[in-house]
Amino acid sequence: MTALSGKVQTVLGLVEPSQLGRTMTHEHLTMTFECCYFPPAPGDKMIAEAPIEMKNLHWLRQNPYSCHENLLLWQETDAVREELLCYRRAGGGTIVENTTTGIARNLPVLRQLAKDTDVHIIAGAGYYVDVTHSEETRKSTVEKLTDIIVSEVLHGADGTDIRCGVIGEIGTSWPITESERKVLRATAHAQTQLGCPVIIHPGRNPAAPAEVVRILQEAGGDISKTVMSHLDRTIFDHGELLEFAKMGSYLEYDLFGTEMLNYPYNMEVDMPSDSQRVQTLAFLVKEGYEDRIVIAHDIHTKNRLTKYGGHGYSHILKNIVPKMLSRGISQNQVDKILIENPKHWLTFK
Ligand SMILES: CCC(=O)NCCS(=O)(=O)O
Repeated sequence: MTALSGKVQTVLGLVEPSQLGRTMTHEHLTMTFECCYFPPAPGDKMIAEAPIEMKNLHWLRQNPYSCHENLLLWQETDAVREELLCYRRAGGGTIVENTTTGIARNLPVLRQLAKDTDVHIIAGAGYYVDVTHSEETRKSTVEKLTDIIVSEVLHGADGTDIRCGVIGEIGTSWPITESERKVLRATAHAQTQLGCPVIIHPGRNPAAPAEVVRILQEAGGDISKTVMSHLDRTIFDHGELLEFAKMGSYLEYDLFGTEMLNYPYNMEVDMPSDSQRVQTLAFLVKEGYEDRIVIAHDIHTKNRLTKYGGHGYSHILKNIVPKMLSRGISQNQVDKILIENPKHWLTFK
């Protein structure tokens, strides 16, 4: 038991879990994704370097990581504020902001957005993938990393008094690097001390989620309080998905709104459509996992914002929920996925 037990920690302080309402468990409001820039095909250099405008939007949707400007979500705080107000009007209550060290977490901006919009915002502690680790992070011991993560939750992060309410997204690559393994062990140790929620970004391989869970388990982590993100681009085979689900983490489908033909980080992946994501949710519900599913959009580039012709933070509430209902997922099950499961995950033990 700690002073946080039974509460949820937002950037504006502790709240009762019942206050959260509908929750997107994996979004970004301000960050940079420059670490994952993917050079355009030689013939696309001109369009990649041109200012973002209407006639480029289709190309951008298909090649979001090949346009440097598109990766700078931190430049769009005014647009994000407007979108959060829309999200609130659409019935949204809470957003878990998954930006961690390495991709320009900005806690003062998150606090201001929460004040301006009345949306509960929960910030993430810890570290993104290896390519963003500093030399200092690489050299740190597990104990030192644990202390830093614990302090980000108990006292505040990045020199502020703004406290994180989850650990993650903790970034991992495939194969998982030594530095990432250390961060995972530190995550598990911090979670043991704090009884807090954890969220993981797995590498882009079907074996990655289970390998992360094994590392967390060996270090004493609480898998029942851990979300495995990005399953929509990671595990495709239903048998493998059920095997992974048995390990006990929350199962997150968080790329709603992303439809692209060629996924540049792993060309073997056929990125599913939103309809296929809903089919997978219906399958998991049928298999008895309605208490373990959470969903989101993982907005991390400009083209996903409505300002750039994207779907925005309200797409799930406005478009995906009706689709879920029309595909046999009941209102009660939708409420579990959007309200009850996030609430249980986010409440400190
Ligand atoms: C920081 C945002 C993020 O990691 N999003 C996941 C992108 S992908 O790995 O699913 O392509």
